[in-house]
Amino acid sequence: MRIDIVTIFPEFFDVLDLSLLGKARQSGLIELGVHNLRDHTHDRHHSVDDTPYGGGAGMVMKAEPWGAALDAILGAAPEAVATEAVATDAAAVATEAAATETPTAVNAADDGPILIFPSPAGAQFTQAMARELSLEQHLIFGCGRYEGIDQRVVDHYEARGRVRLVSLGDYVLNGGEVAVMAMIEAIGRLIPGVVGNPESLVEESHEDGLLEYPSYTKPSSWRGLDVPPVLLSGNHGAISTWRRQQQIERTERVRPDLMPPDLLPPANAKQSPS
Ligand SMILES: Nc1ccccc1-c1cnco1
Repeated sequence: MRIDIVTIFPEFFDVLDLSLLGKARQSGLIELGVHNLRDHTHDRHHSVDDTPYGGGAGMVMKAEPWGAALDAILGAAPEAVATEAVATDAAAVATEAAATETPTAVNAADDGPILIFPSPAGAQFTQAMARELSLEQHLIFGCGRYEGIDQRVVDHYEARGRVRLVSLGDYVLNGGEVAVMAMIEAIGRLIPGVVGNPESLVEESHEDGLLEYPSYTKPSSWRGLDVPPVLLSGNHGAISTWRRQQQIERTERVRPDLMPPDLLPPANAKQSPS
């Protein structure tokens, strides 16, 4: 898998040289390209943002640097390069681009890259989405900052191929970099060969739709707290049953929204006396 990241903080991703993902890169399982959005600006200040049309607080990331950066990764649509190289006024760019733009065939089929923008307005990132994305050949992550990226960037590339807005959760970050880091870890570890023992990928929270069971290791007693005896019994059937029950009880208690309908207690079930 190839992963490209566009960001104004490229050094943020130096950490991807470490640990499992570092090894995956050394072994060629994952190819990584990190691109500084400012390298695709042409003014003295390397500006990447400007004030929002319609007013309001904060700044919006400009479309031109994003178009130049993403075209450099995707393979430019010739007219897009010509338009941006000569026009200096945004209105002229918009008029000429609208007149001359023809969708490129870069991602016509579903086997082209997927362009992913972390966004609080995106679809919830889940283990199922991580699994789906781990099967792709090429992911491109665009890290927005400030009040977001000019909407025309999403619209322009949606006309060319697969674009996803993805949210890590209902909270506010200052930018997409932290979200991209989390997504790359969740996706990368599912790529065959990245995690040494694939068995360890199976019994994890969310893999089977339930939260994982509690885990214990030596010593068998610690500060007066003992390991559940069933785990010391050597009875693998009983252990498996206990673990499954722990998953169901933990999911029901902490994340009832994840409970599969067939595991929910019947609606009229009386609560057992505590
Ligand atoms: N708040 C944000 C700001 C910028 C880019 C992503 C996010 C985000 C992603 N998931 C939740 O928030």
